[in-house]
Amino acid sequence: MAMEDRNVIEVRGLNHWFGTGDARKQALYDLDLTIEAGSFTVLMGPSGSGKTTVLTLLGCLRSVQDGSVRLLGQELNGASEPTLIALRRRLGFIFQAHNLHESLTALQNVMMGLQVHGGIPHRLAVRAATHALGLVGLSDRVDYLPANLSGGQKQRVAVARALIGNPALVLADEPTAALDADSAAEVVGLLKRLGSVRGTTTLLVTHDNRILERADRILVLEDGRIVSDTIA
Ligand SMILES: Nc1ncnc2c1ncn2[C@@H]1O[C@H](COP(=O)(O)OP(=O)(O)OP(=O)(O)O)[C@@H](O)[C@H]1O
Repeated sequence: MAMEDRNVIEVRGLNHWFGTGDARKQALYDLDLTIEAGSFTVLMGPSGSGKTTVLTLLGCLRSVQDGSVRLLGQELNGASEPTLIALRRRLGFIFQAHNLHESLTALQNVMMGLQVHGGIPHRLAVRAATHALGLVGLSDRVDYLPANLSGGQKQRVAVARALIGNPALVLADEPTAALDADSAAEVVGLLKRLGSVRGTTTLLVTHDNRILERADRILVLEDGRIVSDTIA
């Protein structure tokens, strides 16, 4: 396999700052990180250690200021907006707050995950969304509005929305924080299955012990530095 196929993420000498002038503060220091395709990696660390900053940089949601970030074989530092948009389409995002549209059904919410791809015929989008909801065990809830779903079910709809475009990389920020033990286990099980079946890579920020024990690798950030990197 070519290097870019095996390593979904290659970070070298990544620094990041917030603010300007006297308020300028360094959030990441000289980060190096390689993540292989199909792996399930957990990123941990105290509040303010830089976890969200890493996730948003890798997700092409903020610009790389200094250092190199190669994502799916493409350099993000200095990348053009069209390149970043094309890369974002290959990512799936899952956040703690599920961010579902309250006026749309589960099916319609999942179909929103295909919108960025554009031009997909409605009939195919419905079929793909129905399939994705089946994957997260919600085949019998496709026509429900979020208000009529439990917290765990809503988060599973968000997972289906993130997965519908068959992303190469899933970036998740505390996806199980609002879930009961069974739903959390289901979400983790699903992401791990996708890793082995489709080669989907997952990088997940969490403090949830239920997830840690199932991770392939655990990275710990402290004050903007990786202080521990454990492979299970
Ligand atoms: N938009 C911003 N403007 C200024 N400083 C910021 C901004 N975002 C983050 N920071 C600072 O950068 C550092 C890292 O923040 P980050 O949100 O990445 O940490 P985190 O590990 O995700 O924390 P938490 O677990 O609380 O979400 C912190 O010192 C934070 O105050």
